[in-house]
Amino acid sequence: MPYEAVSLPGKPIAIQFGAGNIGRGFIGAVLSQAGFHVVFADVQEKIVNALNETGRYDVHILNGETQIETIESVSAVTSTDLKAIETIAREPLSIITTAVGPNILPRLAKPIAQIIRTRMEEGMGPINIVACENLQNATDKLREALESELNDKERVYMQDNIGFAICSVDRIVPPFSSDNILDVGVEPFFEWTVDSNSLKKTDPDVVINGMHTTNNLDAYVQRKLFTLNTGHAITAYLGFLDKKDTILDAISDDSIRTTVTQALHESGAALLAKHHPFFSQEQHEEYIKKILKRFSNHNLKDEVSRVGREPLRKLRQGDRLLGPVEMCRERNLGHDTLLLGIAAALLFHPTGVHEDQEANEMQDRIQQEGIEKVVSDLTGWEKDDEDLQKITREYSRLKSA
Ligand SMILES: NC(=O)c1ccc[n+]([C@@H]2O[C@H](COP(=O)([O-])OP(=O)(O)OC[C@H]3O[C@@H](n4cnc5c(N)ncnc54)[C@H](O)[C@@H]3O)[C@@H](O)[C@H]2O)c1
Ligand SMILES: O=P(O)(O)OC[C@@H](O)[C@@H](O)[C@H](O)[C@H](O)CO
Repeated sequence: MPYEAVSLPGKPIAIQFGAGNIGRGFIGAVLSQAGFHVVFADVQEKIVNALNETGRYDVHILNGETQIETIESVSAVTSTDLKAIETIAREPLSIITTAVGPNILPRLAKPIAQIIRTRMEEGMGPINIVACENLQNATDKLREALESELNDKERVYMQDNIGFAICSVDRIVPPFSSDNILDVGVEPFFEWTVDSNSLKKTDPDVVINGMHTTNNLDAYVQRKLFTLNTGHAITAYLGFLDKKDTILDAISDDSIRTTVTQALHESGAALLAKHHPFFSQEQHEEYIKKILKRFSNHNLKDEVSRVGREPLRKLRQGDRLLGPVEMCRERNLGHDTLLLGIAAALLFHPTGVHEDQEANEMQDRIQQEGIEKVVSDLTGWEKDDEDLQKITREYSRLKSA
């Protein structure tokens, strides 16, 4: 279906790449409630068509008495339809956000380069790009991918007119079953924190209430990724070994909860050592308690398979497992429970409807190369490294349990 320009006089436009859980459940909702017309750019035709047919959807806040927020003034395009993307680029666009997944993010370089190219040709002013992904410095990685899509003149225009702002995005949004494929179910908590140093003044310049800015973003990103996502991942991987289907079931198991809590104290010690006085010991204790409470939300059906998805991504250096381990190693801080979490991640292998391509690839590599080689490749550590040996011992223990 050819894209019809939204042409809503005076309404600023936001483009949200990724109309999935977080795209609809958090970022798109915040932008719509801030007064933008939100154009979702996705590749799922049924989602794109449904958004254009209805122009709205419901966000179910799952806190027992389920409140419903109706999100309006939305439409959609297929992100690979560069003609449609070009049409939107000519409208009063202020911000581009993404929530497609770190592995998909580089694929957005082509459509976003088209936006930059069109705006340059039209002599249009600055806009901001914020990649809302669970990946440190995601927006910088998007900018690197864009560099190779643009010529020198376009790169100069990008430098002067595009604000690339990294961010931390936090709201647990699992898949939601409803008669309406657009509806999403979300936890009450949400926190979207954006780097104030990188945002450019745009025209129109819209105040986005649900987005808060800081000049200390690194602390926010690492605190969230190395606490919530570290705990989430270890809960999922231990839950998988214990044949639990949901995060709630897993975190409700005393032994898993104790192990996850210990792991968060290990990552917390490193975060405090690096970022104090941004947050104190007491504040971090509270932060950990709140996260464990969020994992225990009886109203969310969050599957172990979602939270453990793409284990090779989660085992990358700088991500939620090796990131805190490296911070602990640099500071001679205890991290044995984090190493146990890594061993559990290496055993993640869902099958059937929850089959995970990266998990299959990881198991194949372990089968063919042996656990020591795989851990050495993932960590960059020598085979005689003490932590590598601990991981392989824990891996064998868990495997035979
Ligand atoms: N769901 C959460 O609880 C949550 C919370 C915070 C951050 N995140 C992060 O947000 C990002 C998205 O996660 P999600 O849970 O919403 O995933 P999701 O799978 O629900 O949504 C991803 C969307 O991207 C779309 N997509 C894929 N390729 C695309 C392309 N080339 N162009 C445009 N759209 C494309 C998919 O069709 C899908 O609708 C990830 O980085 C994730 O780590 C998720
Ligand atoms: O989205 P992922 O695959 O990086 O991680 C799975 C979950 O931990 C994640 O989606 C959380 O729900 C989210 O980060 C909460 O803010």
